Amino acid sequence: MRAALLQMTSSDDPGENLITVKAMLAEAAAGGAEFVLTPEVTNCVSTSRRHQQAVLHHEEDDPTLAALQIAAAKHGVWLLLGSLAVKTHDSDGRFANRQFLISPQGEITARYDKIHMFDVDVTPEETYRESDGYRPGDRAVLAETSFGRVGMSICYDVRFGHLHRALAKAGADILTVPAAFSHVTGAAHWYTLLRARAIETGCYILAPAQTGKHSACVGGCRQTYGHSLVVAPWGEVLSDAGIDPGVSYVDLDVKKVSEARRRIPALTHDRKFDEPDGRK
Ligand SMILES: O=C(O)CNC(=O)[C@H](CS)NC(=O)CCC(=O)C(=O)O
Repeated sequence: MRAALLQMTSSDDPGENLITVKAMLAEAAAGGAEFVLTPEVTNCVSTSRRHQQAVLHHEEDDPTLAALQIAAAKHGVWLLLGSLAVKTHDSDGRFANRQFLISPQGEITARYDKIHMFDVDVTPEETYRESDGYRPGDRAVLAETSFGRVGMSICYDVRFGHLHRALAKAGADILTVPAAFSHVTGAAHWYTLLRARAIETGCYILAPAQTGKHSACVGGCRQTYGHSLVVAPWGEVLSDAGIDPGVSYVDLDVKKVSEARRRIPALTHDRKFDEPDGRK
């Protein structure tokens, strides 16, 4: 099974980003991909909630989602939208950071709202309060495809290994970790976290990423780490897209999942234990 990861530098203009994804998707399909994946917030990287209010939509009338359902069907590929920022019907006006799986018939077969919010001071100058703008999800999602089961996560979720363990124990063969990783934390942690999640779970990891300097950011330009990564179930890095936008390909063999788990059956070795003293 050939997968293609689309590495992007999304702007804060969903219309412009849609044109980019459609072109990359056509290229990936022509390159033989059956499964195409896009990064976190494919449709809009913005630091302004006011701007997001003006340009984002609810899922049911999001023009990016509708156009990409048609495009997936036209090319006959499975399409994982790493995430789209979409409006919710919550009274506090927060958005959802939502991942979609679209079938080769153009139907949405799964959706996942990012659970863990990046409320972090990376440096005194670089701070994030994702939960100000986004409503976190509270449900892990495993999706069926013709090539295996896909466990969904997004970006900062990668630091919460128990989520990926739960997905693997529920039957995931492939874990998705689309990202808009910060440049600083990416350089320090990106490879190690993704390889650890692969090794712990015996899953393939597919991590399409945002890269470079994103335009039109209020309060400083956002810079993301890039290096869209594919890791095999045994932990080898199969593909690293570097820092330029573009399409990278990898051929997956889902048999490698059971092979890795046969060699190290740690997923079946969980034991119950008492919490450490002092933490009831
Ligand atoms: O705000 C948006 O536009 C979309 N969301 C993101 O880009 C999110 C929250 S700011 N980024 C991350 O989770 C980076 C995690 C990270 O860098 C780490 O775990 O080190």
